[in-house]
Amino acid sequence: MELCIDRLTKQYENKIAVDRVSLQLTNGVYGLLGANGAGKTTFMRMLCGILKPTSGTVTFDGMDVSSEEYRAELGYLPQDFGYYPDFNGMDFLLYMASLKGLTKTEAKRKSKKLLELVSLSDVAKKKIATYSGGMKQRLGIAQALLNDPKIIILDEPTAGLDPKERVRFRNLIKELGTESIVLLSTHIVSDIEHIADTVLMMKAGQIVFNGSADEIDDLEKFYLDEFEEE
Ligand SMILES: Nc1ncnc2c1ncn2[C@@H]1O[C@H](COP(=O)(O)OP(=O)(O)OP(=O)(O)O)[C@@H](O)[C@H]1O
Repeated sequence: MELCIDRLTKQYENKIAVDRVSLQLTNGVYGLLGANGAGKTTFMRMLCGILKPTSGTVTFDGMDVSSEEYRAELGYLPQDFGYYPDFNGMDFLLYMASLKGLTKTEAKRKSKKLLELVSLSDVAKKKIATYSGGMKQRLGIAQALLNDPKIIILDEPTAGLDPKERVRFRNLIKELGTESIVLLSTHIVSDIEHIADTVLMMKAGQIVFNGSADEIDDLEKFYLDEFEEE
């Protein structure tokens, strides 16, 4: 199982947002760190097949990012995820499941299981409008997992989580990383230190560091040094 990113590039008019990124990702949790505007969202959207690269390719075990079969293996939580405030948590998941092509029985079974996994079972029948930021975020993570994805891409998933939820989230992500490729972006260094097996640092559209968090004594300092001149 390998996600192969080859010289992936995105240019917006005169701005190169992602600049010839090549990476091979296998099982595990990858933390993508970068300042605002470094190119993280652009990069992730290309990995999801939502944004067409200017050049370069993304393939998963030979399947191209634009193929249906690739989509079937993908779970994605965008940064600006649109929730339906009048839906309750359960109905929202059932709705997302139907969009992903799950059968009714399968959708019910899976939604129930995922609500348990993200500890939202007791509010499953409450309107999303009443959820806290962290609860919405957990619901977003649950919808990304409906199709048992092998590639899980989460754009700033820890935004809005309180300290308790952060710990719960870390445990969940760790578990997912044992069987899937999990790529999550953040600009909070401590999130990455505790969750990621591999740290990817992005700067001006390029991956400037790719290695284990353990390799660096003080990730926060390393990160700040890297970005100091910006
Ligand atoms: N549609 C667009 N048209 C033109 N420029 C864009 C567009 N989308 C992004 N950019 C530019 O590309 C660069 C990378 O943006 P991107 O959103 O990928 O960064 P990011 O690392 O995800 O930042 P953030 O954490 O703020 O989301 C930025 O300079 C941004 O202004």
